[in-house]
Amino acid sequence: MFDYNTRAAKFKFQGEVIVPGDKSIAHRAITFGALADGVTQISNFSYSDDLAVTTKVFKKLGAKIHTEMSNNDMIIKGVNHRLKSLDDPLDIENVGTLESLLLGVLATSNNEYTVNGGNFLKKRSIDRLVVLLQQMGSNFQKLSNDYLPIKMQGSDNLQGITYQQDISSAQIKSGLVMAGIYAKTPTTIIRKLPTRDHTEVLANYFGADVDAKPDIITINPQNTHLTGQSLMIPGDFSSAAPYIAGALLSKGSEVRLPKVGLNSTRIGLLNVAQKMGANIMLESHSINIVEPYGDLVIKSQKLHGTTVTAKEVPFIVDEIPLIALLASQAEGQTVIEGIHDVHLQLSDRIRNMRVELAKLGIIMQVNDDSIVINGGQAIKVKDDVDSHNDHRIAMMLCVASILTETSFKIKNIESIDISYPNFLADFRKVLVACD
Ligand SMILES: O=C(O)C1=C[C@@H](OP(=O)(O)O)[C@@H](O)[C@H](O)C1
Ligand SMILES: C=C(OP(=O)(O)O)C(=O)O
Repeated sequence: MFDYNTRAAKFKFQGEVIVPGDKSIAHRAITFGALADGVTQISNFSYSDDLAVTTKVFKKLGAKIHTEMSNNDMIIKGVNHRLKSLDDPLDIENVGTLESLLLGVLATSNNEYTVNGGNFLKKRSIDRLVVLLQQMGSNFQKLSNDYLPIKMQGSDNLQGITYQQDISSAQIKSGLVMAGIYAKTPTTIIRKLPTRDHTEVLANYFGADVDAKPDIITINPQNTHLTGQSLMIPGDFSSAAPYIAGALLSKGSEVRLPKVGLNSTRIGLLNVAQKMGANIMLESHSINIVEPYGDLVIKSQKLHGTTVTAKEVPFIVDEIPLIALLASQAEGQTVIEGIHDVHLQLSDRIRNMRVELAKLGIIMQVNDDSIVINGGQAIKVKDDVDSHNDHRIAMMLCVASILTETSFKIKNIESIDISYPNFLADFRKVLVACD
């Protein structure tokens, strides 16, 4: 266990941070690169614990993957959809995004696979996606009710389905898109709400035909042949988010975040901050063929409470702990509506956020479909806190630590390595003690 002892002073942010490449896009880039025909070159690929697992899994399935650590380049020689057959189970540890992408991919192969996971994923039902893949013609043998491990035999003769989304999850949608790309007939997804669209964007970039409209997605598999591509991964907005929240909250801050991904399905935190009265500067904005990015400049500002609607929730799903912290320091009340689906997917995160913030004197009301947070709650440290091995909670607690002069420990802080192994070094680099 590594404990992060916060220093007994208030801090502000000053300077520039180059955040790691986007984890969510990188999972997809590896998946498409591994499946495609030919060579894929990925630049600005940042290793993290989760991406190491995805790389390991697709290497086992036959892709040749080489990473140039010195310059963050990854080169993949894809298998052209001829996945290697395996005797051993594939261990996806606790990588939720990989779970959905992989089940979708394996569903399209005639080989038999066993997929196992870590303690967290073994407690999260996979039934929603499994049922859809079964309807398409894939066979699953559950070894433990609705949970991992699972034994499956896919098929190269899957039939497309129509899926009316009952839950707004990018991961379930992505699993279905992967299977739909290699099915024999089109698949249609009737959306509940739009969610992050990296799978659709990259699918088309690699040569698939995925028509994504606001209400409906159609995957047309006819004549699909995925071929290797070159792409640059922008900075991870979710890794930039702790600096955005921290700089907004700590007086006298100004932080610059170059080349951060600005895909509109990811940047809900910026919209929420703007609704709370913040003015965030965008210094340049580029589209790198695949995904947009730009340089953000954040200064500390006075915030007021707001209402976050259900429609906005899929675009803030990983930033809810930071938004709760922002809301607790704003003037007036904030309500986050429509969190029912987040509860189903990330129930532990919401509960743990509430429990750990309470140890810092911040109280919120978590209902089945909403969170209510009163503003103006000064941090009063009552106990050490715990990340519960959730990297997003750990980073949010680091931000909270700079708002108080009382030191506290964050247990299980090493979970930050799941997405951003260099976070503590980067974070300390831009912290300046207040006078
Ligand atoms: O597709 C993705 O890359 C992700 C989707 C979201 O999960 P849900 O699809 O469960 O909302 C998010 O919480 C997760 O961090 C990454
Ligand atoms: C929940 C997350 O990822 P995953 O679902 O891939 O584990 C996350 O990155 O916050």
